[in-house]
Amino acid sequence: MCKSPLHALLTSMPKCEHHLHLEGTLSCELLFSLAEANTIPLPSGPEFASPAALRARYAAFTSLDDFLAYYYIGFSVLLTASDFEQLTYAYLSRAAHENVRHAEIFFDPQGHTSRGVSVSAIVEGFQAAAKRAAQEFRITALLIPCLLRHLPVADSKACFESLVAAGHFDARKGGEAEPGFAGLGLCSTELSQPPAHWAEIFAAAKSKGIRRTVHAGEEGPARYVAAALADLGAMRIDHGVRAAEDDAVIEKLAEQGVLVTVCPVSNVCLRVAKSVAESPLSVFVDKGVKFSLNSDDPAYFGDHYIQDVYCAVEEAFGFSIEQWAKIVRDAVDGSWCTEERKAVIREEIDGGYCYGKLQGILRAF
Ligand SMILES: Nc1ncnc2[nH]cnc12
Ligand SMILES: [Zn+2]
Repeated sequence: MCKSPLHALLTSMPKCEHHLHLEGTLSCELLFSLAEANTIPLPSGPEFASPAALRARYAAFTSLDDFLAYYYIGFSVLLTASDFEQLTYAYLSRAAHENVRHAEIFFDPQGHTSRGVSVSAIVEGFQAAAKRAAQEFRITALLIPCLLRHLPVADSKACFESLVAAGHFDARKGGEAEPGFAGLGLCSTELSQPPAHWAEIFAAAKSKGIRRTVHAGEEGPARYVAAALADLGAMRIDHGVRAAEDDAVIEKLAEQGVLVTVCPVSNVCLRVAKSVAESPLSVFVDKGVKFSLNSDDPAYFGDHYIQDVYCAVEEAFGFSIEQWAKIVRDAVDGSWCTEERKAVIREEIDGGYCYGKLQGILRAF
């Protein structure tokens, strides 16, 4: 638990999470138990001797690509709709207990279809869990399929076209009744993968009215963030921290009101930054760039879910109550759920519960 006087406020604040990979919530324990249940052999290296040994290896990631090698081994144990339901429900129940009210959850279709696991099995498992969590915890959730940059662009195109043909994007209701796709994403390895390669696919998505978000400026240069905006029509940027290296890119993000879904703890775990304090959040605040705070792949990054991220940011930056109120409001505004759902979450932030806590905290100090 953090020592900040704002800890109680940070805990109680209604949150939205926009940058969470479903597969990144697969704990080492669940990885081993699903490998056994699904009779999937794990690699023979010493790091696969036990969940504890694997966790120790995760603590020593040296880069995004070093992490991704283990991340995709994790995919291999996920086979059935029930596996995806278990993963989704575990995340949503934990997130709800950390006062996440709405989550937009990435997954990588190509990492599953290439192993014979269908997108409909994933969606079926996700929907079952999302509906149950909505009833039990009043949390809402949507999915965002991410195309993979380490595979040929033709593979991304085929994946996108099959998602469209299967009507997965049509099913987007943005609400609790039939939780579907919120938009299209792009992720995986970044260096030497300029966004422009995916321009045709993202133009097709735009023409179909599909929202677009792009991982850019994590390891890649600021110009990749500019290219994600200009070439892919990105409406949100995932990570985006290296945008701070170029004033013109920061100005563009601010001018266009693009939400940057920042993951400061992930950045430290993948050696993008030496500490959370290195994250350019003060630049974003000063220059009017909107951002949300997110956990990315918590099971791979020391089990730090969103509450830990909020606390780590407060410890590093000491934001004021007003600044926190703006961060959570911007997160609601940048969400892709219905306006009705946003209004409910805004009311909670501005109206009752959170504000009451805030008054209590102010009285205590
Ligand atoms: N941090 C990250 N960057 C790019 N692709 C990812 N896929 C899962 N986590 C990722
Ligand atoms: Zn990510």
